[in-house]
Amino acid sequence: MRVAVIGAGSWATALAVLLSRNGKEVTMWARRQQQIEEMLEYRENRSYLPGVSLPPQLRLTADLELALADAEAVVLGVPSHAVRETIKRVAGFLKPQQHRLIVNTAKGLEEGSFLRLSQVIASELPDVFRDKIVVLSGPSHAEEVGREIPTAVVAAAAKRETAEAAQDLFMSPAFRVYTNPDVVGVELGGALKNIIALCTGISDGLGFGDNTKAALMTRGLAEIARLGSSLGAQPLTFAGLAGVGDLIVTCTSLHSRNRRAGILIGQGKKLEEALAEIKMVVEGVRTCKVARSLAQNLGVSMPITEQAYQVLFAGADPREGVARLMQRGKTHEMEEVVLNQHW
Ligand SMILES: NC(=O)C1=CN([C@@H]2O[C@H](COP(=O)(O)OP(=O)(O)OC[C@H]3O[C@@H](n4cnc5c(N)ncnc54)[C@H](OP(=O)(O)O)[C@@H]3O)[C@@H](O)[C@H]2O)C=CC1
Ligand SMILES: O=C(CO)COP(=O)(O)O
Repeated sequence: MRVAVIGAGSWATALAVLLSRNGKEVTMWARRQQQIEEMLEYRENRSYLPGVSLPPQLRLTADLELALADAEAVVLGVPSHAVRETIKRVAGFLKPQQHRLIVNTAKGLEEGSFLRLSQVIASELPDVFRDKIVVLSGPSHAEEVGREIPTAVVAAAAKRETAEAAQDLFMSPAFRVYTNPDVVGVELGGALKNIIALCTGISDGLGFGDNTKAALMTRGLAEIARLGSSLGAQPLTFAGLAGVGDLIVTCTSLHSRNRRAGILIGQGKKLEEALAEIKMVVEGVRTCKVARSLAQNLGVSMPITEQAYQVLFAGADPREGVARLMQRGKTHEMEEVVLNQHW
């Protein structure tokens, strides 16, 4: 299968390298010609994925039409805020008979519309492409995928054959792909865990310990599942790779851009300073704002997300945020379950 990978950041590059090693004919598109020239010169994406060689057969271009001209699968690897403008441009070159798979790999929610990214993509494409949209998510840092470190992820699509086509495309000895019909859950798990990763980073930056991290991850998963279920996700999905799996990797890895940004904030840096230092996209920041509004609109309790919002956008002291979480009104761990039982 011929593949166009749209975007040339760390994740797009790792996936282009993976697909290329899988024997696919891959063309990777970057929006800047200068970046293409750098990658052609060094056969490496030094800005976003240093130390990973680009296979000689991987084609590189800044010409979007050329990238899509003979592709059958399109893999979108741009950040969430760029998904709508990018798919709009891509749409102009798509042909229903030729382009059989549209894979989104970004993790986030659209500001303003509250849409999941597969919904954003669907809204910009003719109906004939609806069944071809797949979401690839799960615990998968580009730095490790680029080095063929064993990784397992999920491909979710409304139609089983579509998810299986993505599974066939990406599967390799070091990259195991499971299918899942729960597009809502897989997408929300991937987007919302970034907020919690920022929080565990803040906790580490403040000098708190493993107990704090475990508490944030567990209670974070509870609020992810609460919002997710209210939006139609299957609760079990949050126990899978796109839920707890991705939460674990992002909250504990030093590869995580979200966790690293959180550490800097916990150490006293302002949000803008932390983002400037990380250089790559820190999706949890935008997602925090969107998720907080969404939760408020739906009447869903997300106390960790609320405190993250206060720290990131309202100038709250991170230490006070932790204190407010610790001293909230008393509650039960499984409130949804207990409310429906005599106990
Ligand atoms: N990195 C990872 O390990 C993983 C990331 N993801 C997800 O993948 C998505 C991309 O993340 P990641 O690769 O880390 O990001 P990076 O910060 O590494 O790269 C961002 C890339 O997107 C490009 N870009 C930025 N804005 C636009 C735009 N408006 N139009 C087109 N291209 C644009 C940048 O180009 P330029 O250099 O010109 O600014 C750059 O090539 C995120 O949603 C992330 O959550 C998912 C799994 C793993
Ligand atoms: O989603 C990811 C790993 O699965 C990447 O997380 P970061 O953006 O925090 O690096």
